[in-house]
Amino acid sequence: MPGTPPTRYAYLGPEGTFAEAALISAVAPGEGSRIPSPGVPAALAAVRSGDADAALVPLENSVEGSVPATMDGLAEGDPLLITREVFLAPTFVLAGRPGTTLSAVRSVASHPHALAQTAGRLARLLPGVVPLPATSTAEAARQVAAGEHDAAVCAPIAAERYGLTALVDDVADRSGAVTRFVLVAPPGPLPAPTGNDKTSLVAVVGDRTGALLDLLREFAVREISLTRIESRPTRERLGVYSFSLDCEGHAADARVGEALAALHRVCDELRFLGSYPRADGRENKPVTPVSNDAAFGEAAGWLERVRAGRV
Ligand SMILES: O=C(O)C(=O)Cc1ccccc1
Repeated sequence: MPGTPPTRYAYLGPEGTFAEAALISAVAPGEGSRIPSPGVPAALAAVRSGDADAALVPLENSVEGSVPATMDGLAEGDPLLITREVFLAPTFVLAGRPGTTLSAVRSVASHPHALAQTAGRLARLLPGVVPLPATSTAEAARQVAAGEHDAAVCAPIAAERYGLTALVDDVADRSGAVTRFVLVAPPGPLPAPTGNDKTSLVAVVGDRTGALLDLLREFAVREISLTRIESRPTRERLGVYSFSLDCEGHAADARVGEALAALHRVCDELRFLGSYPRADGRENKPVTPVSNDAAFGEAAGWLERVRAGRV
């Protein structure tokens, strides 16, 4: 639209991360500008401060599970909303400065999720070398180029970007691992329902017997399927946890809206993290006629008549 400034997308940087690749796959070049952030907290902070309009950050991985910095960064601080999910199957190379040989590598660095997905191969290729965590795979590549480490586990494009050469191609322990990224934005209108959406929440339940069952029941009785649930420490004290979960459906769907309202009553704290199109290539489970929007609408109309004495 003429006059509309381009959307500024922050992402886990520097240039050459998988987060950047995911952003490129989701947002066509020319649709906005890309701003590398030095970490997930910085990318989220850029959105909260208004320095960026949205941020693309990794949320979870099929091998290593969730990315704590993202889970906690969304659960705490000023509210943000997930507006998209993006999936990427990363390819990892072990890269070093030109001229480095495998036998000369004494240190290797990468993002903890990349190290986890290559741990077996690294142990065999580099026995005795303790892998070091970096804020991202591309940051590890940049550090190798700067002479801080001998090798990095990174994307082929990051090796190229930082002038490294691949010592070993495809160092993943297992093929087919997928990382799920999310695009987060400041609170605003939700993406329109598509009929195949997901909703994300963080819930803190009370310290009483059956509290988690009470939470789960609100989904089950409305035929809402969960696609992820995990507990995270609230960092208050040992033993107090929040539940981070994704369910099928959109807040605009009657059954999901009713479940959200019920959870608001049942939970000690409830944070809505967004409703957005499902992008994992799977279809939400069909619901029986008693749980669809028409049934909820008809029931609400009936209750209105009852309350008006029009029985
Ligand atoms: O560090 C990166 O490049 C990221 O985008 C995070 C990450 C790390 C490992 C696998 C997938 C995503």
